[in-house]
Amino acid sequence: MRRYGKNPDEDDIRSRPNPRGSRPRTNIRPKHEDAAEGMVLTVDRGRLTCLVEDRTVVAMKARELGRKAAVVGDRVGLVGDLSGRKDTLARIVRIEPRTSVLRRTADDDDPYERVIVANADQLAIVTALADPEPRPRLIDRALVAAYDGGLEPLLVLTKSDLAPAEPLLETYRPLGLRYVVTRRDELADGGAERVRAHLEDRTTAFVGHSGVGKTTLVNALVAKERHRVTGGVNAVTGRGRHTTVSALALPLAGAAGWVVDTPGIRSFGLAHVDPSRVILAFPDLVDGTEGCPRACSHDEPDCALDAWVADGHADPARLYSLRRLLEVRHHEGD
Ligand SMILES: Nc1nc2c(ncn2[C@@H]2O[C@H](COP(=O)(O)OP(=O)(O)OP(=O)(O)O)[C@@H](O)[C@H]2O)c(=O)[nH]1
Ligand SMILES: [Zn+2]
Repeated sequence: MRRYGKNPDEDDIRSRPNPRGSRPRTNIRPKHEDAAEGMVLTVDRGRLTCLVEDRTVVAMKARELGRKAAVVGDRVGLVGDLSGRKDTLARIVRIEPRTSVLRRTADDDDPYERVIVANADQLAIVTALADPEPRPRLIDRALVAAYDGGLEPLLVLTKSDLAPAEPLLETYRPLGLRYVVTRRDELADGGAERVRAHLEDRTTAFVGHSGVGKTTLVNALVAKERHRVTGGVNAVTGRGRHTTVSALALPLAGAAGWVVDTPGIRSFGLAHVDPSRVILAFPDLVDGTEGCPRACSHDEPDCALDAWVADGHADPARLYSLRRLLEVRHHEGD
């Protein structure tokens, strides 16, 4: 696994597998026991917009946090001016341990591996059934990122007025994914409700290639004043999409839950992915890896999974799907 490319600014659940373990606790925590709890809604050039109770508070990271970055979805502790009034600035003094991380590997445009969203329960992978054509490799990459980061995937297939969902669903059947099929002209007429049913009481990060109808969908799920125009203006900062690289957390309308809109992620770099984490999403195959060589990629000749499946312990289609997912790690830029 590649670690050297890691942004020193980032921290994550994997770099401290045992939070109460050998790492000495800092003495920061007691000092800020009275810090208010908040959630990061969006980040723009070092300014973090946080929800504190029902107020929107702009904050900066306190220097004492060092290089650790807070990202959208982070639960944080804040001190200072929490009034939320214009031109006030609070300080983030604590970042709570994350339950999940949606991350992206460094690419040509950005040399750092980044956490895009923290603490999301779910990754909604938005794919148009046509216009633009579905790109299964991109879906596979998003699935790997979800499994690696501890998010449950949800396949959202849009533009069903243009093409049937069945062929694509067939490809993903062995993975047993939850999915929902939508079309723009039905969103106001029960379609949004069907999507909402999958989002209730959860935090869902939405990813999708440009043009798939993600904005159309997100707008149908959040309150009108939060709407983004197609083509993209950040509802909190009011700036266009090209000036912000941050995700944006929006409250789900009509139910509890958060929709986290992510900026056009063109591809998921997956160089950071650890196969042993991906396989956790395949509980039926996990036992079969006992006979694997150390640090098995599960995609090599000595992998014990072939014999395990040949012996009838699991469905060959499941192993095939796992291998297809592991394989996309080697096709960067798809
Ligand atoms: N036929 C059809 N068109 C749709 C549907 N949903 C959205 N569209 C259209 O597809 C185009 C792209 O939709 P957007 O919602 O802007 O897509 P996006 O994924 O946010 O794309 P970017 O804004 O480029 O990131 C728009 O012209 C929409 O009106 C649908 O269900 N069916
Ligand atoms: Zn193996």
